[in-house]
Amino acid sequence: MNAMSIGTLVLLRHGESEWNALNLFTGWVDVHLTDKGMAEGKRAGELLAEHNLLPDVLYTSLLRRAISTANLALDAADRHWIPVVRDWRLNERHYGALQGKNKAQTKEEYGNEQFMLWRRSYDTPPPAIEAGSEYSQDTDPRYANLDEVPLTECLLDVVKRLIPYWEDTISQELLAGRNVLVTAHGNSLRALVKHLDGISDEDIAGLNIPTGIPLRYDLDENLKPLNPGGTYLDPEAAAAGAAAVANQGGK
Ligand SMILES: O=C(OP(=O)(O)O)[C@H](O)COP(=O)(O)O
Repeated sequence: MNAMSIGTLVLLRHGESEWNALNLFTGWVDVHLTDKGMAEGKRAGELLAEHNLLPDVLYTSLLRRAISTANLALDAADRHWIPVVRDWRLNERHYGALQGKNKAQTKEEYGNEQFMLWRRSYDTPPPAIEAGSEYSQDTDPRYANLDEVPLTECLLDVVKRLIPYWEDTISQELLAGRNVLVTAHGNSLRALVKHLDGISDEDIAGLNIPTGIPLRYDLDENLKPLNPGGTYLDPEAAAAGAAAVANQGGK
Protein backbone atom coordinates (compact mmCIF):
# COMPACT_ATOMS: atom_id res chain seq x y z
CA MET A 1 0.00 0.00 0.00
CA ASN A 2 1.28 3.39 -0.89
CA ALA A 3 -1.16 5.79 0.72
CA MET A 4 1.46 8.55 0.58
CA SER A 5 0.80 9.17 -3.09
CA ILE A 6 -2.91 9.78 -2.59
CA GLY A 7 -4.22 13.24 -1.86
CA THR A 8 -6.23 14.03 1.26
CA LEU A 9 -9.98 14.55 1.05
CA VAL A 10 -11.65 17.22 3.17
CA LEU A 11 -15.44 17.50 3.28
CA LEU A 12 -17.01 20.74 4.46
CA ARG A 13 -20.70 21.43 4.94
CA HIS A 14 -21.33 25.13 4.37
CA GLY A 15 -21.61 27.47 7.37
CA GLU A 16 -24.99 28.32 8.87
CA SER A 17 -27.40 29.64 6.23
CA GLU A 18 -30.27 32.08 6.76
CA TRP A 19 -32.69 29.18 6.41
CA ASN A 20 -30.70 26.95 8.78
CA ALA A 21 -31.10 29.75 11.32
CA LEU A 22 -34.86 29.92 10.63
CA ASN A 23 -35.12 26.08 10.81
CA LEU A 24 -36.53 25.82 7.26
CA PHE A 25 -36.09 22.94 4.81
CA THR A 26 -33.81 24.40 2.16
CA GLY A 27 -32.76 21.93 -0.55
CA TRP A 28 -32.08 23.68 -3.85
CA VAL A 29 -33.28 27.14 -2.68
CA ASP A 30 -30.27 29.43 -3.00
CA VAL A 31 -30.10 31.16 0.38
CA HIS A 32 -27.31 33.27 1.87
CA LEU A 33 -25.04 32.58 4.84
CA THR A 34 -25.71 34.28 8.17
CA ASP A 35 -22.95 36.25 9.90
CA LYS A 36 -22.34 33.13 12.00
CA GLY A 37 -22.12 31.05 8.80
CA MET A 38 -19.54 33.45 7.36
CA ALA A 39 -17.49 33.21 10.56
CA GLU A 40 -17.71 29.41 10.33
CA GLY A 41 -16.36 29.54 6.78
CA LYS A 42 -13.39 31.65 7.85
CA ARG A 43 -12.71 29.40 10.86
CA ALA A 44 -12.84 26.33 8.60
CA GLY A 45 -10.07 27.84 6.50
CA GLU A 46 -8.00 28.59 9.60
CA LEU A 47 -8.42 24.96 10.68
CA LEU A 48 -7.27 23.75 7.25
CA ALA A 49 -4.14 25.90 7.54
CA GLU A 50 -3.48 24.90 11.18
CA HIS A 51 -3.68 21.20 10.23
CA ASN A 52 -1.55 21.70 7.13
CA LEU A 53 -4.41 20.48 4.94
CA LEU A 54 -4.10 22.97 2.14
CA PRO A 55 -6.33 22.00 -0.79
CA ASP A 56 -5.05 21.87 -4.38
CA VAL A 57 -8.51 21.92 -5.93
CA LEU A 58 -12.03 22.82 -4.76
CA TYR A 59 -15.30 21.11 -5.72
CA THR A 60 -18.54 22.89 -4.77
CA SER A 61 -22.24 22.68 -5.48
CA LEU A 62 -24.00 25.39 -7.50
CA LEU A 63 -25.51 26.91 -4.34
CA ARG A 64 -24.19 30.15 -2.87
CA ARG A 65 -24.04 28.92 0.72
CA ALA A 66 -21.44 26.34 -0.33
CA ILE A 67 -19.69 28.68 -2.78
CA SER A 68 -19.45 31.51 -0.21
CA THR A 69 -18.25 29.18 2.55
CA ALA A 70 -15.51 27.83 0.29
CA ASN A 71 -14.45 31.34 -0.74
CA LEU A 72 -14.17 32.41 2.91
CA ALA A 73 -12.32 29.23 3.91
CA LEU A 74 -9.87 29.37 1.02
CA ASP A 75 -9.19 33.05 1.59
CA ALA A 76 -8.43 32.37 5.28
CA ALA A 77 -6.10 29.52 4.26
CA ASP A 78 -4.42 31.70 1.60
CA ARG A 79 -5.60 29.24 -1.08
CA HIS A 80 -8.10 31.57 -2.79
CA TRP A 81 -6.25 30.96 -6.08
CA ILE A 82 -6.75 27.22 -6.52
CA PRO A 83 -8.83 25.80 -9.39
CA VAL A 84 -12.55 25.46 -8.70
CA VAL A 85 -15.09 23.05 -10.17
CA ARG A 86 -18.78 23.65 -9.48
CA ASP A 87 -21.27 20.92 -10.23
CA TRP A 88 -24.99 20.40 -9.56
CA ARG A 89 -24.27 16.82 -8.48
CA LEU A 90 -22.93 18.23 -5.20
CA ASN A 91 -26.15 20.19 -4.61
CA GLU A 92 -28.16 19.51 -1.52
CA ARG A 93 -30.89 16.90 -1.76
CA HIS A 94 -33.91 18.54 -3.45
CA TYR A 95 -36.43 18.73 -0.63
CA GLY A 96 -39.52 18.81 -2.88
CA ALA A 97 -42.66 20.43 -1.50
CA LEU A 98 -40.97 20.79 1.91
CA GLN A 99 -38.63 23.52 0.58
CA GLY A 100 -39.39 26.71 2.50
CA LYS A 101 -41.35 24.92 5.23
CA ASN A 102 -40.46 25.17 8.93
CA LYS A 103 -39.18 21.88 10.38
CA ALA A 104 -40.85 22.20 13.79
CA GLN A 105 -44.20 23.10 12.20
CA THR A 106 -43.88 20.22 9.72
CA LYS A 107 -43.22 17.80 12.56
CA GLU A 108 -46.21 19.14 14.47
CA GLU A 109 -48.49 18.93 11.45
CA TYR A 110 -47.52 15.46 10.18
CA GLY A 111 -46.14 13.75 13.30
CA ASN A 112 -42.60 12.66 14.12
CA GLU A 113 -42.73 9.40 12.15
CA GLN A 114 -43.65 11.04 8.84
CA PHE A 115 -41.28 13.95 9.55
CA MET A 116 -38.34 11.60 10.14
CA LEU A 117 -39.30 9.45 7.15
CA TRP A 118 -39.04 12.52 4.92
CA ARG A 119 -35.86 13.76 6.57
CA ARG A 120 -33.87 10.61 7.11
CA SER A 121 -35.33 7.59 5.31
CA TYR A 122 -33.08 6.38 2.50
CA ASP A 123 -35.64 5.92 -0.24
CA THR A 124 -38.82 7.87 0.56
CA PRO A 125 -38.80 11.30 -1.11
CA PRO A 126 -40.98 14.15 0.18
CA PRO A 127 -43.96 15.11 -2.02
CA ALA A 128 -42.87 16.73 -5.30
CA ILE A 129 -42.77 20.50 -5.48
CA GLU A 130 -45.16 22.12 -7.93
CA ALA A 131 -43.28 23.19 -11.07
CA GLY A 132 -43.28 26.97 -11.41
CA SER A 133 -43.99 27.55 -7.72
CA GLU A 134 -41.98 30.01 -5.59
CA TYR A 135 -39.35 27.57 -4.33
CA SER A 136 -39.09 25.35 -7.43
CA GLN A 137 -35.90 25.39 -9.55
CA ASP A 138 -37.43 23.99 -12.75
CA THR A 139 -36.77 27.20 -14.73
CA ASP A 140 -33.47 28.19 -13.05
CA PRO A 141 -30.91 28.85 -15.82
CA ARG A 142 -28.08 27.19 -13.91
CA TYR A 143 -29.80 23.84 -14.43
CA ALA A 144 -30.65 24.37 -18.11
CA ASN A 145 -28.27 21.59 -19.18
CA LEU A 146 -29.94 18.91 -17.03
CA ASP A 147 -32.20 16.40 -18.79
CA GLU A 148 -34.68 16.91 -16.00
CA VAL A 149 -34.61 19.24 -12.98
CA PRO A 150 -35.69 17.26 -9.89
CA LEU A 151 -39.00 18.11 -8.22
CA THR A 152 -38.02 16.09 -5.13
CA GLU A 153 -35.24 13.70 -4.08
CA CYS A 154 -34.60 11.07 -1.42
CA LEU A 155 -31.06 10.27 -0.27
CA LEU A 156 -30.93 7.34 -2.71
CA ASP A 157 -31.52 9.80 -5.58
CA VAL A 158 -28.56 11.87 -4.34
CA VAL A 159 -26.38 8.75 -4.17
CA LYS A 160 -27.35 7.92 -7.77
CA ARG A 161 -26.32 11.35 -9.10
CA LEU A 162 -23.32 11.98 -6.85
CA ILE A 163 -21.42 8.68 -6.61
CA PRO A 164 -20.76 8.31 -10.37
CA TYR A 165 -19.39 11.88 -10.28
CA TRP A 166 -17.24 10.99 -7.25
CA GLU A 167 -15.90 7.92 -9.03
CA ASP A 168 -15.27 9.52 -12.43
CA THR A 169 -14.07 12.97 -11.38
CA ILE A 170 -13.43 13.88 -7.73
CA SER A 171 -11.68 10.66 -6.73
CA GLN A 172 -9.44 10.88 -9.80
CA GLU A 173 -7.97 14.10 -8.40
CA LEU A 174 -7.10 12.30 -5.17
CA LEU A 175 -5.58 9.36 -7.03
CA ALA A 176 -3.45 11.88 -8.93
CA GLY A 177 -2.07 13.05 -5.58
CA ARG A 178 -4.03 16.26 -5.18
CA ASN A 179 -5.64 17.40 -1.91
CA VAL A 180 -9.32 17.96 -2.57
CA LEU A 181 -11.77 20.19 -0.67
CA VAL A 182 -15.44 19.36 -1.27
CA THR A 183 -17.78 22.09 -0.03
CA ALA A 184 -21.37 20.92 -0.08
CA HIS A 185 -24.43 20.19 2.08
CA GLY A 186 -25.81 18.12 4.93
CA ASN A 187 -27.44 15.50 2.75
CA SER A 188 -25.13 15.49 -0.27
CA LEU A 189 -22.24 14.90 2.14
CA ARG A 190 -24.25 12.19 3.96
CA ALA A 191 -24.56 10.46 0.58
CA LEU A 192 -20.79 10.63 0.03
CA VAL A 193 -19.93 9.53 3.58
CA LYS A 194 -22.38 6.61 3.25
CA HIS A 195 -20.49 5.48 0.17
CA LEU A 196 -16.99 6.03 1.61
CA ASP A 197 -17.68 4.27 4.91
CA GLY A 198 -20.03 1.60 3.54
CA ILE A 199 -22.85 2.65 5.89
CA SER A 200 -26.10 0.67 5.52
CA ASP A 201 -29.34 2.19 4.24
CA GLU A 202 -30.73 1.94 7.79
CA ASP A 203 -27.73 3.24 9.73
CA ILE A 204 -27.27 6.35 7.57
CA ALA A 205 -30.45 7.72 9.20
CA GLY A 206 -28.46 8.33 12.39
CA LEU A 207 -25.63 10.27 10.77
CA ASN A 208 -25.78 14.08 10.89
CA ILE A 209 -23.18 16.48 9.58
CA PRO A 210 -22.61 19.82 11.36
CA THR A 211 -22.13 23.12 9.53
CA GLY A 212 -18.72 24.60 8.93
CA ILE A 213 -16.34 22.00 10.40
CA PRO A 214 -13.84 20.34 8.05
CA LEU A 215 -14.01 16.51 8.00
CA ARG A 216 -10.78 14.87 6.87
CA TYR A 217 -10.63 11.50 5.12
CA ASP A 218 -7.38 9.64 4.50
CA LEU A 219 -8.04 7.07 1.80
CA ASP A 220 -6.06 4.09 0.57
CA GLU A 221 -5.46 3.43 -3.12
CA ASN A 222 -8.85 1.67 -3.32
CA LEU A 223 -10.48 4.82 -1.90
CA LYS A 224 -11.31 3.06 1.36
CA PRO A 225 -10.95 5.22 4.49
CA LEU A 226 -7.88 4.60 6.64
CA ASN A 227 -9.76 6.60 9.29
CA PRO A 228 -13.32 5.24 9.05
CA GLY A 229 -15.90 7.91 9.78
CA GLY A 230 -13.35 10.58 8.97
CA THR A 231 -11.73 12.98 11.42
CA TYR A 232 -13.32 16.32 12.27
CA LEU A 233 -10.72 19.05 12.70
CA ASP A 234 -12.71 20.34 15.70
CA PRO A 235 -14.26 17.16 17.19
CA GLU A 236 -16.03 18.81 20.15
CA ALA A 237 -17.74 21.43 18.03
CA ALA A 238 -18.63 18.75 15.47
CA ALA A 239 -20.33 16.54 18.08
CA ALA A 240 -22.36 19.48 19.40
CA GLY A 241 -23.24 20.59 15.86
CA ALA A 242 -24.35 17.10 14.77
CA ALA A 243 -26.55 16.76 17.88
CA ALA A 244 -28.16 20.11 17.07
CA VAL A 245 -28.94 18.94 13.52
CA ALA A 246 -30.47 15.71 14.86
CA ASN A 247 -32.81 17.74 17.09
CA GLN A 248 -33.97 20.24 14.51
CA GLY A 249 -37.64 19.28 14.67
CA GLY A 250 -37.75 20.24 18.31
CA LYS A 251 -37.44 24.00 18.05
O1 LIG B 1 -30.89 22.24 2.78
C1 LIG B 1 -30.57 21.56 3.73
O2 LIG B 1 -29.27 21.27 4.06
P1 LIG B 1 -28.03 22.30 3.99
O3 LIG B 1 -28.32 23.36 5.01
O4 LIG B 1 -26.81 21.48 4.34
O5 LIG B 1 -27.91 22.83 2.57
C2 LIG B 1 -31.61 20.90 4.52
O6 LIG B 1 -32.59 21.80 4.91
C3 LIG B 1 -31.00 20.09 5.63
O7 LIG B 1 -32.03 19.64 6.42
P2 LIG B 1 -32.10 18.22 7.12
O8 LIG B 1 -30.91 18.10 8.07
O9 LIG B 1 -33.42 18.31 7.85
O10 LIG B 1 -32.10 17.14 6.07
